[in-house]
Amino acid sequence: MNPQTQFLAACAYTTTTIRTITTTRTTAAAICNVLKSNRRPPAVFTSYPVSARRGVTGEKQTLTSGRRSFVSITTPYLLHSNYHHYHQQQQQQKRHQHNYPTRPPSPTNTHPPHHRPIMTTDLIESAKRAACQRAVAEHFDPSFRYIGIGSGSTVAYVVEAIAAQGPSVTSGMQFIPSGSGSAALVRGAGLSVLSIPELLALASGSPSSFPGVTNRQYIDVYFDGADEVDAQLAAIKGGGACLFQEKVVARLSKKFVCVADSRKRAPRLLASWPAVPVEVAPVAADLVRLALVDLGARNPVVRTKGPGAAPAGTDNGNWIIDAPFAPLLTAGEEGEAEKGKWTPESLAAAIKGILGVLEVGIFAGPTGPQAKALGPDAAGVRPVKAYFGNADGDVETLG
Ligand SMILES: O=C[C@H](O)[C@H](O)[C@H](O)COP(=O)(O)O
Repeated sequence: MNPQTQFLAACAYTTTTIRTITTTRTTAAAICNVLKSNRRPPAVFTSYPVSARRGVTGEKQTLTSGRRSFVSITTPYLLHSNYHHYHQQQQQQKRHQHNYPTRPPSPTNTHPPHHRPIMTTDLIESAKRAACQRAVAEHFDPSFRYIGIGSGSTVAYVVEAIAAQGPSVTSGMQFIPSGSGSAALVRGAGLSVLSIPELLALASGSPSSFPGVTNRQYIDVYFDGADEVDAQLAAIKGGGACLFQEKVVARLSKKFVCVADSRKRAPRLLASWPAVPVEVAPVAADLVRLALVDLGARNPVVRTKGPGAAPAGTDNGNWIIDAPFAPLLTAGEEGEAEKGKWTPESLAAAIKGILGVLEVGIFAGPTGPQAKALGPDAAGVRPVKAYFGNADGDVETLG
């Protein structure tokens, strides 16, 4: 298979972020067309000339899609995926002097556009690994017994960093995965898996195994990635169709530590990431779509996968609806009507109230420690801290 065919094959099955590839203009256009017809609508594929982008050369580079790596071919066009609305592609043509994609203007979007930094695939992976190594160094303790492991490509480097500490540290630990993919990841690293039901059974059968635990925060720390993180550490998750079990594991944890590359950092949610993922019962999907429109979503769609465009199923046998809203306020901006309508917390609550919704991919509200202080029934799912890896190897933190 040539690299383009390999890239397309990878796109057919992966549910996570597709990376970048350099190719010719004609091939980039052809690949874009195939991907647009195969992928869920918010995953829009655009191509840009490489020459104007700092740090991107026409040399060979490794393409990573999901967990597989391919070598891309050379030269002048960069194919970039997953972060941009379709309309941006048209606007992009007029904006080559800036050469950054921006959100299309709309009557409800009064926020300045957020520009994601551009990184090549190798730099993205190094950035993720650096963020995870620092997060593990600062939040993983050999005395821990229960560790939550989220989903996606970034958290793989958390597992790598923990496994590197060796069986003398990890053999007494149990790892609670947030889905089938992370369970396989944990097992593959030689670590011991404890499912959510097994954890809950252990906690109710043997409370003494969890001394001092309040708020049902049985898990010592939860590491997970995110699709976008705002200035107040509210996060969007679910780009890879995992969000419900992630929220359960976050809620059962003392703290959620977020790991990402710096493209995920944004001043507000939906500044760059196109839509809020919502997990729904298939039978009620159309009902949920109509209710999302009532809340202000523009053209919410059931996410599809593969050449037949069948709905992409979740680990729980449900579907995902991607609901594009105008950029959200940050916590504290409530009431500033000219800036927009929803905060992450208020939008999550409104969507959660729709009949047929299992869970919303917005992680906002109290953190684990804040929930503990609020009282026994309070749930905390917002990260306490986020680690963002940069292309230059630095790691920025928030929180
Ligand atoms: O559904 C997927 C999860 O929420 C992931 O944690 C999120 O999409 C980030 O994934 P990645 O680390 O691959 O960018």
